[in-house]
Amino acid sequence: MSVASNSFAQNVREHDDQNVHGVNGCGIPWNWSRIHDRGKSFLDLAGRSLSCGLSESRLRKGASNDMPVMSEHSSSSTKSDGEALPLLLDGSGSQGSVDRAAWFHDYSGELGIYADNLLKQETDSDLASEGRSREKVKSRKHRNERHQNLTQKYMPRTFRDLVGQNLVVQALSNAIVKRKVGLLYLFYGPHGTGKTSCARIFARALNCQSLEHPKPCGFCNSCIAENTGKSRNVREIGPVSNIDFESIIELLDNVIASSQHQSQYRVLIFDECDTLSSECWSAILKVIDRAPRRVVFVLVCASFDALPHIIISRCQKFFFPKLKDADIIYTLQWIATKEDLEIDKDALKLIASRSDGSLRDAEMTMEQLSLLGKRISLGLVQELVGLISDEKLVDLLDLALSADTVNTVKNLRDIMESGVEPLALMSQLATVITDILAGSYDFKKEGSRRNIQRRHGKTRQALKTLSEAEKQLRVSNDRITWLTAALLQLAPINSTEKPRKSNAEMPTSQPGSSGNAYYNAKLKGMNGNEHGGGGVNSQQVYISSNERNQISSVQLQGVFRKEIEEIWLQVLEKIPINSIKEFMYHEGKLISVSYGADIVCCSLVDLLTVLCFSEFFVFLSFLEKLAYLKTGVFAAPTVQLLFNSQLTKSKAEKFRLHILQAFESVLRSPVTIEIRCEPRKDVGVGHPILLPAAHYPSRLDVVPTSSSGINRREIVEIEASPREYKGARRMDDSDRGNVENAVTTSTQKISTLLGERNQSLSLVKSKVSLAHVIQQAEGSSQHSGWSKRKAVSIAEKLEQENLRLEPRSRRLLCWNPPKVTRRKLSRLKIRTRKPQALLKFVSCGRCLSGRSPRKRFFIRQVLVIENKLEAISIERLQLLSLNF
Ligand SMILES: Nc1ncnc2c1ncn2[C@@H]1O[C@H](COP(=O)(O)OP(=O)(O)OP(=O)(O)O)[C@@H](O)[C@H]1O
Ligand SMILES: [Zn+2]
Repeated sequence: MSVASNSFAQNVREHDDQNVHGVNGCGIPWNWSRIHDRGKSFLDLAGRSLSCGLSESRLRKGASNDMPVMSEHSSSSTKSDGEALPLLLDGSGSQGSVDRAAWFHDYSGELGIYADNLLKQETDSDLASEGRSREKVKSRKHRNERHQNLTQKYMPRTFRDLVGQNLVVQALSNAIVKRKVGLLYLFYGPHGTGKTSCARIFARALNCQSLEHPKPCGFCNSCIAENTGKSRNVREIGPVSNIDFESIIELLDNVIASSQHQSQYRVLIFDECDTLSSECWSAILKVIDRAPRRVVFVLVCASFDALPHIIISRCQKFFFPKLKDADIIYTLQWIATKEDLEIDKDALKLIASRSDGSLRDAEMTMEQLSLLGKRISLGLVQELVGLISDEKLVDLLDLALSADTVNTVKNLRDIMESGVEPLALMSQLATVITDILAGSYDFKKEGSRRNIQRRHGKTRQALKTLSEAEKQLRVSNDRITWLTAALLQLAPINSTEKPRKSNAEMPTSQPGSSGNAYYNAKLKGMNGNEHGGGGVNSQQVYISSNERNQISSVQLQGVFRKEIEEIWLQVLEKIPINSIKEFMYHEGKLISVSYGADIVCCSLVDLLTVLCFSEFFVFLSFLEKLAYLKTGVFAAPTVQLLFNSQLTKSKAEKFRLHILQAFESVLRSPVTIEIRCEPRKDVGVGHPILLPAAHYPSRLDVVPTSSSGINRREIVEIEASPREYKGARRMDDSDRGNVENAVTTSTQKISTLLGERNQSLSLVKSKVSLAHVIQQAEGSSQHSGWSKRKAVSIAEKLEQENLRLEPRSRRLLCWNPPKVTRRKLSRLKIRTRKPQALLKFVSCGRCLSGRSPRKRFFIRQVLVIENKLEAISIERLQLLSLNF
């Protein structure tokens, strides 16, 4: 353990052992008894208990607001004996002034209680005698009614006791030695760093009669008088914001009058001086100029922002920084030894790190812990401060890093249920990872079952992920979701899944490869692979351009296969007729469950996992927005069933109703079923896998904006050469017999155009959102900046891919128009200069009749798309696109 930086403090802590338990009553305060009475009642009323971990000053502040100081105090003060009256005011001899002066008494925190106790025991000069035995102190302690907490017991009494404030100590000690004492001092800085204690020590040092240094000595008459509360030289004004102008004037006048011919210093300590009213400040300002040489004002506050500049500029300002962890640890260890407590080093470290540089907070935590027994372990501290044990932490990290989604989520849920704060957990995780990275984590203590050690190399990325997530966590209302998301993202990319250098490489930001569609395709690839290829080249499933955007196949398989298979089994269970059940079991396969969009997922958490490979956090904020808008993106799942022949597929069509019901009962929501035939085996080889055209629109709908600047929620306008399109059409024509494949092939074509062409042939001219196209198609009069021609051109591109935007119902249609319709369309296109022409053009998709099987297929496709699109209305889309 590192050693406290204050060598003074170290020496003295050892040397002052006696002092602590008090031969000469070091620590016996120099406040007046009435102040202590007041302090006591404050404490009682404020309910401050020993088990309270809050810093005293915070409590003090709270209490001061609630409690009118004067009435309470003046009654007690009149009852107090003369000796207990504030000595500064005694001089005035006026009862009125005494009463008024009562305003200024503070309850002086630790000091107050301690002094109160001592005075109750009729403390006498005996206190100063060096021969006081420990036993005597102990027996006196037993008689005490009020327990003295650690901050009171171990409050600093000399400059040497002050921990970690060396500069201040040095400057103040020198001021005394060199007799260069100023009039106004300002002690400011974070709570619990020793400001008030230092002010008191300084006050005593000013009057210490010892000829030797350091002062205060604690032994001279003056020191003893201060310690026993018999001195009248030091006045402490607590955090009372309602002191009136007259009272403060009177107090100040008294101080000045009584110190005119005094050889001793009169010290006024204004604790929490930022609570003083402006009136008081002007009163102080008035007396400052005429204050005698031996009057010293010490202003104590956390920050001097609220103080009048005119005062600040006249002060010697001393900043009290937060204490270093090492100093806190040292002091705690010292106290533990004194208190016979056995405390783990790690526990000390944790207490220190949780105290945020406040020794008072650290001591209070220790006080609480000491009530739980003599042995203080790390686990005990963790429990007390609402953290999880290292063991649980490493377990969780291990699961997250091993991509065990289900158990990660379960584990996290358990932890959250135990009341741990997501932010605290996040920071604990970060600490563990940092320790692992720094090589300072002791794996041995966690046992040999840990895999985390082996994942050492992957923790760096994890730390980065966590730090990114932390930013989100701080501003999010749904911290648990973010934390879950972050944890699921920790799973490292398996080295075996490193991107292959392939011309099929497909960055997620690439147009047409929008994340979820790509993912969906990947999933299909995997499923297909599992069943003997399924016509998909599985190698390309895992190809991505950058590591962060990669998908771990292990992760995918872990998440989806399991979940999808589970769903499938449950659905089969729900099918009431055994023969159908068997048929489905043998011939069918559930390949995906999509929620609104083409995102294959079974729960929100899985959805998050799906997207973790790209712009994950963007997507999360998107989700948050959706939740905020109460949109139903996940409301209507679409399930895809795959059959390996047309025959089995059409047979399954007959059982559609049963299957649908089974799905609906398992997924507990209306479901759209797509029954598909396994795609041809040659399709897709050598190309990135994309969805059939039917999936194109919804893919465009919901994928969030990419951080790379390309908005993947947009329709991409393709500026293809006529030759390429011709090729595409030809291919469609040749595939006419197999409509489904034609759609697939056509999409392949598009994907080729979008993804495979090299950059010189870049086909992306501009991008436009779906909402935008529809807006255009509607011929919105208020719209400006986008020509009808362009809308037509985009609609045309869509047409080439069998897609139609249907503006009225705001649906996207997918169909393959007969030649007649196509001719009609081209005529309409020529007339698009007329405002409504495009609208008609786009709407004409509806004029398809459903008689021919081919048209029926398209209508079915249309229905599928409609179902998907219904999940997000265009208005919402527009809203969302505005929000992004
Ligand atoms: N620098 C320090 N050295 C030794 N003890 C300290 C120090 N700072 C705080 N303490 C412990 O905390 C208790 C409270 O300290 P003190 O009231 O002086 O802090 P403060 O900075 O004035 O806090 P606040 O601003 O909340 O009043 C002390 O009694 C002591 O036990
Ligand atoms: Zn002294």
